[in-house]
Amino acid sequence: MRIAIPEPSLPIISVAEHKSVHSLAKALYDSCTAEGFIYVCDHGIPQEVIDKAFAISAGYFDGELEDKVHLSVDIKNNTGYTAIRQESSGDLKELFHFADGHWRTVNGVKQQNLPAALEAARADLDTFVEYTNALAARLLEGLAVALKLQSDFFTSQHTGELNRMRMLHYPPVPNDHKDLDPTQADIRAGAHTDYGSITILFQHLVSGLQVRRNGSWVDIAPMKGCVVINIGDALEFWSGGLFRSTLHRVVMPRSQAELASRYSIAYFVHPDNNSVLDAVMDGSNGVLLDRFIVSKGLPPGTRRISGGDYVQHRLNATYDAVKK
Ligand SMILES: O=C(O)CCC(=O)C(=O)O
Ligand SMILES: [Fe+2]
Repeated sequence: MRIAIPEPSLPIISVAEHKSVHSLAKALYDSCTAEGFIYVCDHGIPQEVIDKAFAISAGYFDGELEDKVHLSVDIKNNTGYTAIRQESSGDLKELFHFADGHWRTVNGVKQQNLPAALEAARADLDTFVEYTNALAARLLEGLAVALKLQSDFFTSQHTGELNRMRMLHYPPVPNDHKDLDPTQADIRAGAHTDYGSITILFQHLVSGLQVRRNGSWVDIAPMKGCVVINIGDALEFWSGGLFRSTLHRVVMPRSQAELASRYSIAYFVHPDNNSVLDAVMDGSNGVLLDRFIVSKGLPPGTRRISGGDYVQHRLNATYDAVKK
């Protein structure tokens, strides 16, 4: 009997297989121009480092309520705790943003204060961030070469100062979905694109992530040994629209297994404060820049956007409801 093995829903790239940056660039080019979503395996982040990060995250979210919420989101620094439905999208998720501690100290800024559950695990979180930054650097080099740029074009403008590790918890949903607010549409994470350059996404066990493809939603199940990489809006712009930043979401449970808590970790690779977002591949004489500015709600007529201003602008939009 032949057993049908389901096709993976995304292309798979093994980083270790590509010894040279040119070979990696070639592999990245097709997926990034098509949809910008890829499973990446043999990525160099040890499984025990990932398992540890998930254990820390579960310990934090399941811990004492007071410890969990007392360092609430700091929109300016993009750090801290965001509660369920706190974002303007009303998502049924809670999250904690952890900044790369290396940068926070090097720049003379005091390290990010952490809740006790995370403070106790600071060294392990730093290790996770270090490995993930190393993967980000390899991918950014590959992406620069794929665009026929110098291999350090992106890494020199993504030193990690605005990168954030986002620990996510989607709380369990009751079988009848009854305790949910009937006045609001329920979604674990509403359809969105990521605003940074690339996102490195670690999914734990529970599925629910979907990506928009040809007018339908396609499931991107957790795959052991793989992370999901996706292109964000900043890199779509930088590449003159060549690389694609695609809509994705996390749906409400469709099975018994999905009713459980869902944990994931998204690592957002953001352009540096002083980088300048510039459509390097753009042959459109500014038309693309204008379209980007309008679509992201930036002041019309903006001619130069620094990475710092851009990230802040997107953050303000995300937390609009909080400020009002
Ligand atoms: O939890 C997930 O799988 C996706 C999270 C996500 O898309 C995000 O936080 O931007
Ligand atoms: Fe996302």
